[in-house]
Amino acid sequence: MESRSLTSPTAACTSEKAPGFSVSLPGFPIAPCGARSSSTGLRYLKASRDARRPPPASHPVLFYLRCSPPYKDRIPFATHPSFRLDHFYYYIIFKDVCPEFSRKLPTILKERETMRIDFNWIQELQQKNIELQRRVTMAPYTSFHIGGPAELVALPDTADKLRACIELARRAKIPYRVLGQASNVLIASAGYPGMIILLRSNWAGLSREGTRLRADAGLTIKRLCDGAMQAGLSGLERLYGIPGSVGGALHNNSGAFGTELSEILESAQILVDGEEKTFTRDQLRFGYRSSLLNDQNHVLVSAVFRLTPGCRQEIKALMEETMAHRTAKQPLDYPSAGSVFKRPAGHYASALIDQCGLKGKQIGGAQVSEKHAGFIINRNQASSGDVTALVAHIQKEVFDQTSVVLECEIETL
Ligand SMILES: NC(=O)C1=CN([C@@H]2O[C@H](COP(=O)(O)OP(=O)(O)OC[C@H]3O[C@@H](n4cnc5c(N)ncnc54)[C@H](OP(=O)(O)O)[C@@H]3O)[C@@H](O)[C@H]2O)C=CC1
Ligand SMILES: C=C(O[C@H]1[C@H](O)[C@@H](CO)O[C@H](OP(=O)(O)OP(=O)(O)OC[C@H]2O[C@@H](n3ccc(=O)[nH]c3=O)[C@H](O)[C@@H]2O)[C@@H]1NC(C)=O)C(=O)O
Repeated sequence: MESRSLTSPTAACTSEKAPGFSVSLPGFPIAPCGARSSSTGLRYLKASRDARRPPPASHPVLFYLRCSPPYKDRIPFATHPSFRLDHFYYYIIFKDVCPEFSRKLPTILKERETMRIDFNWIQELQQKNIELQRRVTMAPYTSFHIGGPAELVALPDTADKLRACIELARRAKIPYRVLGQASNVLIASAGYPGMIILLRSNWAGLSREGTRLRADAGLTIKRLCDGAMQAGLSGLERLYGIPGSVGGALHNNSGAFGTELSEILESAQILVDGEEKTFTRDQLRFGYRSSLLNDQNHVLVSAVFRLTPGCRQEIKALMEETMAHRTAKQPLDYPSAGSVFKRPAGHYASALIDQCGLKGKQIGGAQVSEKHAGFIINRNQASSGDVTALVAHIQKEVFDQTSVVLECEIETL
C-alpha cells in the first residue's frame, strides 16, 4: 500500500527541475531536490509545494516538513526549530521505508535543537534597507495574472542593493530571478521557492544625452518610447506597445513589426558576478530572441540607446499606428505573456498553430486565442498547469501535423 503510494509521485519528482540546493540533516544526507536518495536507503517523496494539507491518516508519515516560516506552524515537525530555513520544499518521509531514520529521529532533533535557525540572510538584506516582502502572490505582478507566492520579493533601488541581493541569494543557495514587468514569464501557481528581484519603478531612471537616451533596466518600454517621442527622437516607434521593461526586452532581444530593440542599443551597463561592466552592442551577442543576458550571471543595470532627431508629431503618429495594429491583431483584452513560441526557422509559430486548427483550444482556464493563435490567453483563472498542458498539447499537435518543433519563448519559473 505504502510502496504503491510512493511509485507515481516519484516520477513527478524526477521531472521537476532541481533548484540547486538540498536539505541536509546530520547523519541523513537527503538527495538534492527532485531526486531520490538510494545510497542512504532513505526513501522520501518530495511533495508538491501546493501540498499544504496534512497527509492522509492512512499514510504512515513519519516526518512532514516544510521549512519556510509562514506555513511551518501548520505542519507537524516543521515548527521544530531544528530545521534550517535554507530550503522551501515539503518532504514526506515514510516510516516503513525508513526504519533507521525513524529510530534516529529523536536524536537528530535533539542535536539540532541547539542549532540556530538561519534567518541571517534575510536580516542581512533588511540591514541594507532593501525593500523586502515575504510570501508575495505573484499573479498580480504578471501580465498572465498567474503565479503563486514567491518566498521573498526584493525591490532594490541602488546598484549596491541589487548586488547584495544577488550575492546573498548565491551564498545562501536560494534560487533567485531578476524580473522586470513579468510579461514574458509563467510563474508556477504553486509559487516560487526563492527570491524574485523586481526591477520596476524602483529602477526606472531616464535621461537624455544629445540624441542618446540612457534608461535604467526597470523602465518600461512604453515610458522609454514616450520619452523618445517627447524629446523628438526617432527609432523606437515600431516597439511602442511592447509590454516589458528595458531589462526584459534586451534579455530576449524583443522586437515587433520588423524592429528589434538591440538595433538602436549603443552600450549597456551590466552586473557580471557582482562587478558592473560596460558592454557594447556587439559584445552582447544579440540573436533572434536571445542575448548574452540569457546567462543569469549577467544582469542589465542600464542601457544607452542612440536615436535620430525626428518630428515629434510624426513619431507620435507612427507610435499610435503601431498600437492600433497591435490592438487589431492581438488579444490585448485578456491577460497573456505575448507570443508563447519563437518563430521556428522558415515558419511563423502562429500560422502553424492556426493551420493545425488549434485556435480556441482550451485546457482549464487557458485558451489558444481565437484572435491570434500565437497567444495563449488566461481566459478564466488559468493555473500554470493549464498553460503548460496547453503548451504541450500545441507542441505535440504541431509536430504531429507539420514535423516542426515549437520552442517556447516564454520562460517558466
Ligand atoms: N512583442 C510583444 O508584443 C511582447 C513582447 N514580450 C517580450 O518580453 C519582454 C519581457 O520584458 P519583462 O516583462 O520586463 O521581462 P520579464 O520580467 O518577463 O523577464 C523575462 C526575462 O528577462 C530577464 N530579465 C528581466 N530583467 C532583467 C535584467 N535587468 N537583466 C537581465 N535579465 C533580465 C529575466 O531573466 P532571469 O530570469 O535570468 O533573471 C527573465 O527571465 C518584453 O519586453 C518583450 O520583449 C512580452 C509580451 C509581448
Ligand atoms: C507578441 C510578441 O511579439 C510578436 C510581435 O508583436 C509580432 C508583430 O511584429 O510579431 C511576432 O509575432 P508573430 O510571429 O505571431 O507575427 P504576426 O505578424 O502576428 O503573424 C505571423 C504570421 O502568422 C499569421 N497568423 C497570425 C495569427 C493567426 O492567428 N494566424 C495566422 O495565420 C499571420 O497572418 C502572419 O502571416 C512577434 N512574436 C515573435 C515570437 O516573434 C512577443 O514576442 O511576445
